Amino acid sequence: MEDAFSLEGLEKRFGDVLAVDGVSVRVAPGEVVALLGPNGAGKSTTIDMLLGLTRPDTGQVRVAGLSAAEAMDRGMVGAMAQNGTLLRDATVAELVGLFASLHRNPLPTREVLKRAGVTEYANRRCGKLSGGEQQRVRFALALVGDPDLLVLDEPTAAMDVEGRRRFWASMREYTETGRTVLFATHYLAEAEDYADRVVLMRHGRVVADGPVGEVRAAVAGRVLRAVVPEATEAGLVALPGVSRAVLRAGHAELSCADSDAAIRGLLREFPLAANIEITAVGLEEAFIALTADTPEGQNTAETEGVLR
Ligand SMILES: Nc1ncnc2c1ncn2[C@@H]1O[C@H](COP(=O)(O)OP(=O)(O)OP(=O)(O)O)[C@@H](O)[C@H]1O
Repeated sequence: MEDAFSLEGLEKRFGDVLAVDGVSVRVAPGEVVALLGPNGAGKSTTIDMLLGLTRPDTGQVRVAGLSAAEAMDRGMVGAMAQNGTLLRDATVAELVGLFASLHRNPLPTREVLKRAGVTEYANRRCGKLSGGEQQRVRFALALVGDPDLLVLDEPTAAMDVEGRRRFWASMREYTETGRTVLFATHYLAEAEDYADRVVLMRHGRVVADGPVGEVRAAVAGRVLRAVVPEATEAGLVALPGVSRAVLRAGHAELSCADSDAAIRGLLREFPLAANIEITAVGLEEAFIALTADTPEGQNTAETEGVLR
């Protein structure tokens, strides 16, 4: 099957800053991919290259086998920028209609308003909308051409909790029809809840790429907590399956790649260990571990499939 889009060896430099440093990602039709990373990781620059707004110094972008510019030209890509300006004096319906007139095969305005969930303020002027409402209008504009690929840079940045919930409900309807979505976000919960796959960037590179659960699992597996009298951190970190140990006042917290081996080793070496508790690492912890500026962020890179 042809990729919905592919990025191959993308590099982009701004003066001294290597904003994107060899990004390669292939996405199949129907995938919903979250692009995660701390500020300055290179997410927006990558998205701009995918949309043909920025030209890569090296590397190639293909969208359904076409160049980014061709795909945009044919209305195959819907984009939602974080801060695109809306015409303040136009109503929402007028603005959608205006965008439709620029497309070869637009959806009917009424349908766009419905899909984006903005029908209720169709007759309000854009300048009178809240930040979150304006963001949903930008989403409507991205849907006008009924695109196969939607590219969203922090779509819910200005939305409150209810706005976000409604936005994602509209998105779900859209993705259920097999469309491909790439969205950048700082909200890890959004990646966990709505993406099939996460691509995690740091310093312009992809540091992890895979299903949400696998990325989470690859980082540290599980955390084991216990009260361990007479232990030392060195003694704990030497246990099988343990990658990191923190000990405070007899309370140990062990990051485990293999929690089964860790618990057996713990009880063997420290038979007085008590109150043992094992929890799965959340995506948030995985994110922090992978994007931290410490060697820890890279230490499992060779051993795990989703990490790079
Ligand atoms: N036009 C530009 N001129 C100079 N430097 C730029 C330009 N655009 C981006 N950069 C730099 O490139 C790096 C990557 O920026 P980018 O905006 O792609 O990151 P990001 O992951 O989207 O960050 P954020 O989460 O803060 O939006 C940053 O160091 C940024 O300062």
